[in-house]
Amino acid sequence: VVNGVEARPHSWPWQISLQYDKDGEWRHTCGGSLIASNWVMTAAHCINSKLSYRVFVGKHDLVEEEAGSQAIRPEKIIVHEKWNPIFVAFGNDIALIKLSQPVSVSDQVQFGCIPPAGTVLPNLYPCYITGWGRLSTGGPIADKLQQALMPLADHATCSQPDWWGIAVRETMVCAGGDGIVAGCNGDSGGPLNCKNSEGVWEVHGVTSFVSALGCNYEKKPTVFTRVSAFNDWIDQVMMNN
Ligand SMILES: C[C@H](NC(=O)[C@H](CCCC[NH3+])NC(=O)C(F)(F)F)C(=O)Nc1ccc(C(F)(F)F)cc1
Repeated sequence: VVNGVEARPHSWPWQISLQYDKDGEWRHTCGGSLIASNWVMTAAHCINSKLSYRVFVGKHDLVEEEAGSQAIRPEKIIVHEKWNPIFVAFGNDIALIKLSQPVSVSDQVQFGCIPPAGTVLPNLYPCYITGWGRLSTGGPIADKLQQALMPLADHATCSQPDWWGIAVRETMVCAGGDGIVAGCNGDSGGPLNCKNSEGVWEVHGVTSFVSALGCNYEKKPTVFTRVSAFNDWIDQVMMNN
């Protein structure tokens, strides 16, 4: 997250770190959201079938050992069947990770809520991106979980020619675009958190892409998979696996 702040530890208890084994070292590669005791939602572009992964729950500082955190291996990973790795703008950038053992909830580990199907929030609605992604374009990833307030840019705004144009679809959500605050590499797969009218936080987006010209690039908001466009897919996958 570029120009965010350190989150209060464990204040986004559904945020997970997806890590892969590189020559015996575990490396953070993406974020994700715990949505059930044995299911994590992340981005399809985070998954490389050649790599072995672990899901780390209950974390705040990636470089410290933290009581209450737990690393779990995936049992299986289901990538959306319509995900096309060639072109992230085709959408369907969503995947579900079934954990090899159920996670017990605690102060530090909670499930994120999926919004009702079809929920589309209005322009400038205040949401928060969270993640351990780069702190600046090309910069280092964060040790401690970051958060940033990112007002939504509705489809009418986000699809303007000098914004994302036709690269953004109705199955996506845009947030930010002020050239200051943005998601960045390593935030992929993590949640866009929006508080609903009852005051309950919901995971409204899965961090998908930013401009190749730079993470915080004016009129190139961070683009998220709109979770409320995939309720049926999520239900089907969780029922059938
Ligand atoms: C460097 C930048 N990386 C990204 O945006 C990657 C997703 C990359 C998927 C493809 N391998 N996502 C992130 O960095 C994230 F943290 F913001 F989610 C990028 O490639 N952006 C990008 C690429 C293509 C297109 C488009 F499809 F529209 F041509 C738009 C943005």
